[in-house]
Amino acid sequence: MQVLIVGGLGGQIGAASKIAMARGASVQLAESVTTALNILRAGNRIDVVMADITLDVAALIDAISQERINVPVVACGVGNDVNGAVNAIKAGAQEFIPLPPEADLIAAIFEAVTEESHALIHRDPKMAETLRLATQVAKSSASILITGESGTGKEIISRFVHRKSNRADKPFVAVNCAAIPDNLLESELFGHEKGAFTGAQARRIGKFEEANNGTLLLDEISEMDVRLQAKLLRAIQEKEIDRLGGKSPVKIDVRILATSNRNLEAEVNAGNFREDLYFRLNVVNLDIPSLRERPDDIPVLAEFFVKKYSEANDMPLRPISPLAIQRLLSHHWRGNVRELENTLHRAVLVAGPDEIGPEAILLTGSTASAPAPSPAPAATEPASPAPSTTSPSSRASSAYANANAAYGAASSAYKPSAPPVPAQHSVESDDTSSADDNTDNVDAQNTVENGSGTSSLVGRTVAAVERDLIIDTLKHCFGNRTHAANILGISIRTLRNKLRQYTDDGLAVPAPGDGHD
Ligand SMILES: Nc1ncnc2c1ncn2[C@@H]1O[C@H](COP(=O)(O)OP(=O)(O)OP(=O)(O)O)[C@@H](O)[C@H]1O
Repeated sequence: MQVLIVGGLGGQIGAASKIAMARGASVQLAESVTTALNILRAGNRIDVVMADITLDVAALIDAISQERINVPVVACGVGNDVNGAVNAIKAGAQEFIPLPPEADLIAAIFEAVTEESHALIHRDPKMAETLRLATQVAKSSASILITGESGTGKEIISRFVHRKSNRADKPFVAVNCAAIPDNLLESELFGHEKGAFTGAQARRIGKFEEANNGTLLLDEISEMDVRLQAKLLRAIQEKEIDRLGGKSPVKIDVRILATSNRNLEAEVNAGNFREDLYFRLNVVNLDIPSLRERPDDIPVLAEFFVKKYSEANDMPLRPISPLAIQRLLSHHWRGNVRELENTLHRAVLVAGPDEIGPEAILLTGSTASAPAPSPAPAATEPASPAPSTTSPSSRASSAYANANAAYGAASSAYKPSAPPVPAQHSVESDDTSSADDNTDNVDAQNTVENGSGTSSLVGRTVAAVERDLIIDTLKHCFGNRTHAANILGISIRTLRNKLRQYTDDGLAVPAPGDGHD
């Protein structure tokens, strides 16, 4: 981990660096916001910035966000400076570290701010097969096109490929081509020299150079405009890039992964995507099955997300009831794992104290009909899809119903200190765990259908309803953008854009920390 310390930290730089280094981090120092920005712009890979609150932390965070530098900032200040702490958090710092620094606190905060959980949970044989293929092709330097519906886990799988590759200890850099306007994407990818265009105040290293010797993920590549596609093709073919305003090309060694949730072949046929680039990217295709096609993953993912959001919201870990699992298994997951994740996040927040019951599973859209109770044969879960007379969905539900018998028993005697025994599943491995497959206690009759309850909204515009939902969710999360975006099922960038628009329209948008006691 690379830590950038900005400012003097009230004479505690030595102590803070020592703690960071004891955690295996390497530390760089910048005495001012300007120096810090230059270090970040130069493409140095920094995982977390620790900024002294006596400096202009707001200006630092503002510049980082304006220039789309993806790094979390934690503010540091003397412990009793409550105003300083509040101001830093309002400015967008993710956490506040009181000085003098305390080793455990720094360790926990580092973990929390840098841990974008990349655990890849799976148990379904179909997913195991996809990961087997991913592992097999990871070692080569071939470009991989990762396809699949929105929210299936394309980004998480590209990180998996990187980790399994020979470049695992080198940078992994991701660029979302859809999130960056066309005119900025070019400099984002290839970098620019000072003065290359109005506003280019300093040289900025692009993502290609940042990813040198490592892996560059071009997320949602289908959204890249055709002119830039030509420049990308040249970079891949020639293994060199030209910075905007640069005088000579720069050699690069980057493995390209690209994702798309559109059919790229159709985009080629429609003239929207260059065929030669398509062939360059599509040396190997990993097609990620939708969540509907891998129902055995639903219970283990649900359990994983419940644990994740219980911890994140500082709430006790509660078991998921068999009926709640039934409800999850009978839903048509159009938004795939992302929708499941948001559903479980909501469930953690609204469930009662003892268990996560079906009433806490608030689903949107259409719910598929519940699996009929079926006297399925007792079997152990196969290592690969086995011929079965039951539907995949009922097979998974029956397997989990049994696992949940333990939950059922545990729920009555539930104590936060004794978390439920998790169902067996794999985390980033091809383990083929087994679970007993009895179906006797599946009660499909009890699956709750979702009433849409939208009649009170008739007469209002979609934009107005969306705005109120966003603002209310933000209030509920005390202004925390990341939580709110998660619950709403939209990216943090989309949320920020919408909030900016509401502010421009004169609406009061809750600031981070608003409403918190
Ligand atoms: N197998 C998995 N285990 C744990 N979390 C997962 C898994 N698959 C997806 N997720 C989570 O679901 C969310 C969506 O995953 P991801 O962003 O990788 O999907 P995507 O296919 O790239 O989405 P999009 O098409 O919208 O770009 C993320 O929060 C991710 O962490």
